[in-house]
Amino acid sequence: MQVTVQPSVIKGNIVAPASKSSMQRACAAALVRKGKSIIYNPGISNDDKAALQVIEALGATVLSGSDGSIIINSNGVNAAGSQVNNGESGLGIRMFAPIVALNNKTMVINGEGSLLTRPMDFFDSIFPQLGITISSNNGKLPLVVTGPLQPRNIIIDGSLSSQFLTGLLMAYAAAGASDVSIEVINLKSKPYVDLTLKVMHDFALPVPKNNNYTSFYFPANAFAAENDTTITYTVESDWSGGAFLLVAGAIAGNITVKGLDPQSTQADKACLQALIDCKANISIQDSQIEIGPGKLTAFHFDANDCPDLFPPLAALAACCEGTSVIEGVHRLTHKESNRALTIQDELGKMGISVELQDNLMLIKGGPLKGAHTHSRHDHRIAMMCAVAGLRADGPTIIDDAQAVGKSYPNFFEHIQELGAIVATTA
Ligand SMILES: O=C(O)C1=C[C@@H](OP(=O)(O)O)[C@@H](O)[C@H](O)C1
Ligand SMILES: C=C(OP(=O)(O)O)C(=O)O
Repeated sequence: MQVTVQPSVIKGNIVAPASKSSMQRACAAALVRKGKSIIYNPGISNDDKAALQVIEALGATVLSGSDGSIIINSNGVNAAGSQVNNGESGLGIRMFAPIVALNNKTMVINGEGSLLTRPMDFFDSIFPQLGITISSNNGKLPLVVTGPLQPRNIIIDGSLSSQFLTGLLMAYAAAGASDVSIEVINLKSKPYVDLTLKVMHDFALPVPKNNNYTSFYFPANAFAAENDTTITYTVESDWSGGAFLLVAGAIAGNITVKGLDPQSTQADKACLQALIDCKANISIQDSQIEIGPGKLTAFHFDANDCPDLFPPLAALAACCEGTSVIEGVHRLTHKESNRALTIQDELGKMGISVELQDNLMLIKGGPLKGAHTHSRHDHRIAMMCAVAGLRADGPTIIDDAQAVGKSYPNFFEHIQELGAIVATTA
């Protein structure tokens, strides 16, 4: 799909989409607890759909409620077949692999697209320590695993991704971890672990004690209470997708974004600080954020723990006077694209200088040119080009724009509802 975004002034109200981080975790938690869970505001992204398919493959039943909710019944992990496919979701594979390994039969765990080239060698070193037999494709997918996972004291490296820890925490809880701890060295993306612990709490799973993100201790006999209570959970609105809407408001109009919870544990809530620092005109309320352009000036932002903010904040920086600095470039190498390079290339086509200095990205604000860009098969790069295109001097073409489906399938419709001039061709 090719999308053309014309320079536009936007206005009006929009509700942020459901968070795939919240939805996928809810699916995993609903699978590993025994009983009925009702999920409100369910996500519809490709990653969310993949998570629903995975939990069905692992024995849960998924029904649609008449009120738009999803009803999940589960008796714990009990795979009917021998394969699961996580689509293109990094969180999906890394969270579900240890959960799949709760089974004692041999399972093939696979994925698609960019996920096939993302590193999974973590499992090669950690799974054998937990009694799981594993073979991978030289540290990549597919994985072939035979469980069952036995929770043991382990030490893991958290510097590549928090997602491996998220999976282990869920799986340990499901396996009845007792007097056991997971020690973590150099954990990155810490707030994502807070979200994991919150979802575990909301689904009445045993929650380990977090010792300053260096160890997670499951006390003795902290089994999940087995009872007939139905859990209800409302998927949070997405600060990661919402950040693109907020930046669009800051550079191209006055809009109100609804649904984003300022108390959320989501990492990407931190975009508010960058928007305040660059002097966007912003009013943060409990249930909505009003935002419009100010005299935008360069900002300095640490994205080490919230790497998904690089693309929206790079578009923001392009519209600020001066050179903005975003820290955390090393966190970008293994996303859907090598995002430091794809941000540099695609904003470069639009006339913006993006310099990479070790862990720093320096973005020099300046006039944005309409250009022929490409998503690089990365949802956040497609959204970055579209948002930057609102302020360009001519049309911005985005090839492979359907990539947005990974996290925010309605993105182009939403900016159109706000008045952006958007044309789509198949
Ligand atoms: O747990 C999650 O929901 C996610 C964690 C982050 O990954 P890392 O922990 O690899 O930084 C983030 O980039 C990803 O989009 C979603
Ligand atoms: C990197 C991302 O997701 P994941 O790692 O779950 O594929 C993302 O959404 O930008």
